[in-house]
Amino acid sequence: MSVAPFKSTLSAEGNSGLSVSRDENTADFNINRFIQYLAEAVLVVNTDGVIECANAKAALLLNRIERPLLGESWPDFLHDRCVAQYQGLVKIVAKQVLSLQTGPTEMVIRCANGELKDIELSVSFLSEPEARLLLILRDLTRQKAEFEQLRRQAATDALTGLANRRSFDEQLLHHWLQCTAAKRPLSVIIIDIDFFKQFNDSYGHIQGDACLRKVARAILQAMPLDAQLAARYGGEEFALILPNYNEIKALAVAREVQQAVRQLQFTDAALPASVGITVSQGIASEINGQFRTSTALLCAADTALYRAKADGRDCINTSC
Ligand SMILES: Nc1nc2c(ncn2[C@@H]2O[C@H](COP(=O)(O)OP(=O)(O)OP(=O)(O)O)[C@@H](O)[C@H]2O)c(=O)[nH]1
Repeated sequence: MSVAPFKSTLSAEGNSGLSVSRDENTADFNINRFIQYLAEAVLVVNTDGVIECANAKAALLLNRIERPLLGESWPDFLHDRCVAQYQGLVKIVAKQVLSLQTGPTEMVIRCANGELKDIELSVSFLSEPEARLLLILRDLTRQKAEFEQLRRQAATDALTGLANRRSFDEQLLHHWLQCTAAKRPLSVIIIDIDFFKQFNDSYGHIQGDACLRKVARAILQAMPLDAQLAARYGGEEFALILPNYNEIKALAVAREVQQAVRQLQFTDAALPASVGITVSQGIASEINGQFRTSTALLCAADTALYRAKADGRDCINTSC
C-alpha cells in the first residue's frame, strides 16, 4: 500500500503545543484532528504498518518530537520480541471475526532515543475509507515502577531490609525443587537471638529494634556471596537458604555468623561496652532424600535450634 503525501508540523497551537497533521483537504483530516484531542497516544497506520497520522502524545511517547512520525514504519518501534505478537493482533482485527478491536495488550517499544518503554496497546480496525489500524498506546512506565516497588515491599522486612517470611517460604520451595531435582544439597540455618526479651526489657524496644538491624547486617556480612537468601523469619529469628551447601559448608557459615554477632557493639547507641549479644543456630541439610518436603527440612532446622537453646545458647546444632 502506498503512503499518501503527509506533512507534519510542530505548532504552538493545541494543548501540548505540538501537532502532527495531514493535508487538510484529504478525507483523513477529521480523524487526524480528532486524535489530537485524545488523552492517549494514538497512531493511525496502514496495513503495512506505515504511520499515516500521529497525535502529539504519540510523538512524545515515542520521543520523536524533532522529526515527524508520518511515513515511518510503526513495527520498527516495537521491541523485536513483540513484533510477532503485534502481527497476531493485526490478523485478529483484520479478519473481523471476533471484534474490530483487540487489546489492551502489554508490549515493549523502543523509543527514538533508544529507551525501552512498557506500553499497553489496543488495535482497532478502521474499514472506511480504506483499511487502516488505529493504535492506542498507553505508557505503563509509572505503573510498572509502582508495581515493582510494591512487589519489593511485599517481599521485604521493613525493619531490617532482609527478605520477609513470605519471601523466604517462596524461595525455599523454589530452591528445594531445583536442588532436589538436580540431586544437589540444600541447607537451611535458623538463627535466634539469645535472651532478646532481656535486651528489650533492659534497654527498651527502640534499642531492641536497632539491635535487630545490627544482627541483620552482621548476618549479611557473614553470608557467602553464593548463598541465596537471608530473611527475618520471625520476631528475633532469622533464616538462611544455602543451595548447594552440605552440612559441613553450612556449619562454616553458621560459625561466621556466630563470630560476627559476638563482635557486635552497642556503644554507638550509648550502651555500655560490656553489652553484647549471642545467637543460637539450628542447621538442616538435604543431601540424599532424607527429607520429603521443604517444610520437613525447615522443621528439622527448627528442632536443631531448640536443641542449641537447650545446650546453653550461643551454639550451633545440626539436625543429625
Ligand atoms: N524490639 C523488638 N522486639 C521484638 C520484635 N519482635 C519480637 N521481639 C521481642 O523478642 C522477644 C523474644 O523473647 P523470647 O521469645 O522470650 O526469647 P528470648 O528472650 O530471646 O529467649 P531465648 O530465645 O529462649 O534465648 C520478646 O520480648 C519480643 O517482644 C521487634 O520487632 N522489635
